[in-house]
Formats: sequence, C-alpha cells, structure tokens
Amino acid sequence: MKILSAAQTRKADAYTIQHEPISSLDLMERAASALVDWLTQRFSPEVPFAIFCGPGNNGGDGLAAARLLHNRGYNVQVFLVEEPDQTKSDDFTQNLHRLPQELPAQSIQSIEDFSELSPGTVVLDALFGSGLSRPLRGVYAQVVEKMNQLGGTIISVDVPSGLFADEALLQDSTVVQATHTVTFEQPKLSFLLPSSGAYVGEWHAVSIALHPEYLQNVASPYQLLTPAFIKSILKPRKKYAHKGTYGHALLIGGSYGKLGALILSAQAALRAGVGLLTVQVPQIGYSIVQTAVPEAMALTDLHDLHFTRFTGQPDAYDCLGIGPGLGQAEDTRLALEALFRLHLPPLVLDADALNLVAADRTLLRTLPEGSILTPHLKEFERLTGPATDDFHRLQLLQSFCQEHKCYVVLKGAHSCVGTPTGEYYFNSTGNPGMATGGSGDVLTGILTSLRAQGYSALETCLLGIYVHGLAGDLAAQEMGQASLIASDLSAFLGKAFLAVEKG
Ligand SMILES: NC(=O)C1=CN([C@@H]2O[C@H](COP(=O)(O)OP(=O)(O)OC[C@H]3O[C@@H](n4cnc5c(N)ncnc54)[C@H](O)[C@@H]3O)[C@@H](O)[C@H]2O)[C@@H](O)CC1
Ligand SMILES: Nc1ncnc2c1ncn2[C@@H]1O[C@H](COP(=O)(O)OP(=O)(O)O)[C@@H](O)[C@H]1O
Ligand SMILES: [K+]
Repeated sequence: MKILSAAQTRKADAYTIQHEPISSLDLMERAASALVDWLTQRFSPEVPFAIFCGPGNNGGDGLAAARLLHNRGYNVQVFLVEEPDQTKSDDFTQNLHRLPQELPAQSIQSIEDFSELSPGTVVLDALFGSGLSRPLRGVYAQVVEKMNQLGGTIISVDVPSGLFADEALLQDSTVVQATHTVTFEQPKLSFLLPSSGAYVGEWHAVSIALHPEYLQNVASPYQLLTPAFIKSILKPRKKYAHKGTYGHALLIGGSYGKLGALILSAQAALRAGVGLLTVQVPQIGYSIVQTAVPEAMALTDLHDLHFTRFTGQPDAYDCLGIGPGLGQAEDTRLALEALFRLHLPPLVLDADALNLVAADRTLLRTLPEGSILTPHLKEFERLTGPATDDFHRLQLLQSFCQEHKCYVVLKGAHSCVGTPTGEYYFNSTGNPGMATGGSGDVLTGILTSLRAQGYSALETCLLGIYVHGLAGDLAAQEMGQASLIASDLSAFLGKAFLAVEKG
C-alpha cells in the first residue's frame, strides 16, 4: 500500500471529486459516515461524546460525525474551537448549518470556555487533520493540553491534531495524545515513525473510496506491507523438493556468555525453512549448539571464546548471516576484515558485526554489494551518525543504502527496509511484546534462511520482517505481550507462514 504525502492526499481528494464525480460535501459525508460506522461498532449509545472541531475540513468531518451520531441516538456535545476572525472552510460552514437545532455548537475562544465533561466522555478530536500548516498555539494548544490532561479516551479524526502528516514535529510541540486515530484511506507517514507515531495510539484506516485510478498512478517511495503483497512473494514448496532445493545457510556468532543469541538465530533459520544449516561457534559453544539445535551442523573456531577465523568453505553456502552474540574483540574485527576479502555468498549482518563495521570505515567500504544489514536505531546511528529527527533518519537511510548498495532493515515498531534504489517499505506486523532480548537474533536467522532459499535481497527483507512480526502477533494473542520471549517467535513462525499463505 502506497503512503501518500499530505499534498498527494489533497490531490487524491480533488481527483475523486472531479472524476467520480462527487461533491466535496458528499465526500466529507462519506468520510464522516465511515468514521461513525467505526465509532458505533465500538461504543454504545450510552457513551457520551464531546466533539472538538477546528476551522477546516477536519472540523467539518467532526460536525458531520456529530450530526450522524446524534441521528443514531448518541449523546453528543459539539465544541467549535476558534480564534477571533478565523476563516472557516466551506464544507465546515455547510455542516455547521446542517446541525439539528437540538444539537447546538458551543464556541471555545479561550480556555475559560472549556467546560467540564462528565466522567467517561469520549473525546473526538477534529481540530486539525492533514491541513495543519504550523504548530498549535493559543486556544488550540490550550484545548489540546486540556484534552490530554483529562486522561480519558481520545479518538483523533484522520490525524492527531498538532501532528504533521509528513513532516517532523518541532520540539515541545503540543499534540493530541490519541488513544485511537481513525484515518481516511491510508495511514500517514508520521504514524509509522517513532517520535510522531507515539501520539497516534492505535491507528485504523477506513476507506472513503478515493478514486482507484489516482491511487494506482501516484508515485510514492513509501510503501506499507500488506498481506496480499507478502503472499505474492511467498514461494510454495515443491512436491519433488529435497533439502538441497532450499539452500544451505551459515550463521556465525556466539561468544562467551552470548551463545544464546546464535542459538536463537539458528532455531529461527530452521523454522523459516532452510534446507541445511551450519553454524560456526567458538570452541566453548560446540556441545552447547549441538545439543540445543541438533538439526544444525557445527563448525568451530580456533578460539575458545569468540570468532577469530572463518573455518569453512565460503562457496559451500547460499547465505551467510553474521553477528548475533559475536562480540567485538579486536581479533574478531580482523576476522571480519578477512571474511569480506573472500568471495562470499550474500551476507546478512546484525548486532556486533554492525558495530564492528560502524567503528571501522575502511571495513564498511569493503562491505559486499547487496548485503542486508539489520540495525536497531542505536546501531544505525553508529553507522551513519545521529539524525536530527525521524524524517532526517529516513534520508540517512536512503543515502546509506545508495552509497553502500545494500539493504537496511531499520528495526523498530514499524521496521523500515531501505533499498539502494530509494524505496522505503514499512512493516505492518509486530507488537511491543517483541521488545525483548533476542528478538533481533531471531530476525537474523529468518533473513539468512530466506536468502539461502533463493529469495532476492528485497524479498528476503520484506517477507522476513513481516513473518517475524506476525509470529510475534500470533504469540502475543496466546500468551500476552509481557510474557513473550524471543524463542516464542520461532515457535510461532510456522503459524505465521500459514497465515501468509492464506492471505
Ligand atoms: N474533500 C476533502 O478534501 C476531504 C477532506 N477530509 C478532511 O479534511 C482534512 C483536511 O482539511 P483541510 O485541508 O481543511 O485542513 P485542516 O482541517 O487540517 O485545517 C486547515 C485549516 O486550519 C488552518 N490551520 C492550519 N494549521 C493551523 C494552526 N496551527 N493553527 C491555526 N490554524 C491552522 C489552515 O489555515 C486551514 O484553514 C483531512 O484531514 C480530513 O479530515 C475528509 O473530509 C475527506 C474529504
Ligand atoms: N514495539 C515494537 N513493536 C514491534 N516490533 C518490535 C517492537 N520492539 C521491537 N520490535 C522488533 O523486535 C526486534 C528487536 O531487535 P533488536 O533490538 O535487535 O533486539 P535484540 O538485539 O535483543 O535481538 C526487531 O525486529 C524489532 O522490529
Ligand atoms: K484531528
């Protein structure tokens, strides 16, 4: 699914109005109906609603929703938040006139006009949407602060007011802290980034049937992964396949005290379907890994405690994943340097392999083309230097991928895959239960496995992050988020692949 900018969203609205054709007022009515359908499926008519409307079309949505909720028997209060002489959009004005007499709109021109709400009131935030042009000030900022202080449920219409759809927030901005955001057609870019996404709560995209022609033809570098798209990547297993059909993966990592990381990767690689798996561990890891992962073959390093030299044949493998539990000893750095000089299969680099590369720019310059790197935010910062904000980080991601001709999975709540050709793919699966030690190691195993099976680097990243997050979602459904541990992700990988197959 393409993610559109605020300007493209405006064009999509205008294109729909012109080509469907439909009046702008009717399109707003459609948006408000979709919003009200969503609300009435979740809240009963006894729940009081306080609807705060701004001066533009977002406020117009709020007014139309107020009328529709009232008509369905809901208990609604309407507030117009306005600065003196504020111009209103035409559709706002039309919807204000359409409010039934028994539903008067109360004006809030200063914070003194903000009356107490009865306990349990759900706040509908329709102050500003994708037309926000500057940070909130004056009465708007004061009302938002008050709404946030109430501590109740806040549902933002389209975008939490004060948040830009596709620009960074200024420091100390006032923004609605939404419980849910009901957004029209598709999520906005800022919902997918950590600083701004934190204001959105849970987002839900409701369709307002924008013109499919526009959506099909518009160009956007930003994509959100959908089940149908991921299903189209997944290759079914063949009846006459044998273990050689599904590649031979090699994982290198594990050091004294961190062998578990490599074991988590190895188990995940097997569950992600690789034909054969070899792991290289230091001497102390030999019997540990042979016991914990009997399906894997083991190579040992010359060193007892950490990686110092690759002891296998590079051409024997279809993908090499390196990093989980690797450690950052000086002889490990030298070993990595020597490894990069070999004619290697495709690489997946994670954790300490990334840290070693980040600390040594010469090593970074020898990174084989087409490699997959899986940093979390801190590891990414070590590679590129600090980003001033989430949007700047996306630029850094693009320039890094282009310069090093590699794929980067920038991990987080919506992990983002950057490509050498400048696209960004955001993941749509996963949950905070996965914020637990070892989750990243599991991802490395999955990616190494998929790449060894013959998926392209891009397909590997997209399918890999999606099934990883989906395994986390399925695990969390059964055991809750707090109890989820990394090995559960491997345990639920099978169900995740089944769900992808079903689409
Ligand atoms: N026909 C359409 O275009 C549709 C629009 N829709 C709604 O319309 C919204 C976009 O509407 P608009 O473009 O009118 O934008 P908004 O309603 O977000 O607000 C824009 C208005 O607020 C003013 N403004 C912006 N930032 C301000 C600030 N910080 N302080 C004070 N005033 C500020 C602008 O000058 C403008 O008058 C969407 O988010 C969505 O909710 C939906 O109804 C779907 C159809
Ligand atoms: N809040 C979250 N929502 C969704 N996924 C998450 C969340 N937190 C972490 N994850 C996922 O869990 C993994 C954590 O990786 P990482 O930070 O490298 O952990 P570790 O180093 O402990 O293995 C990443 O794939 C990330 O996308
Ligand atoms: K809003």
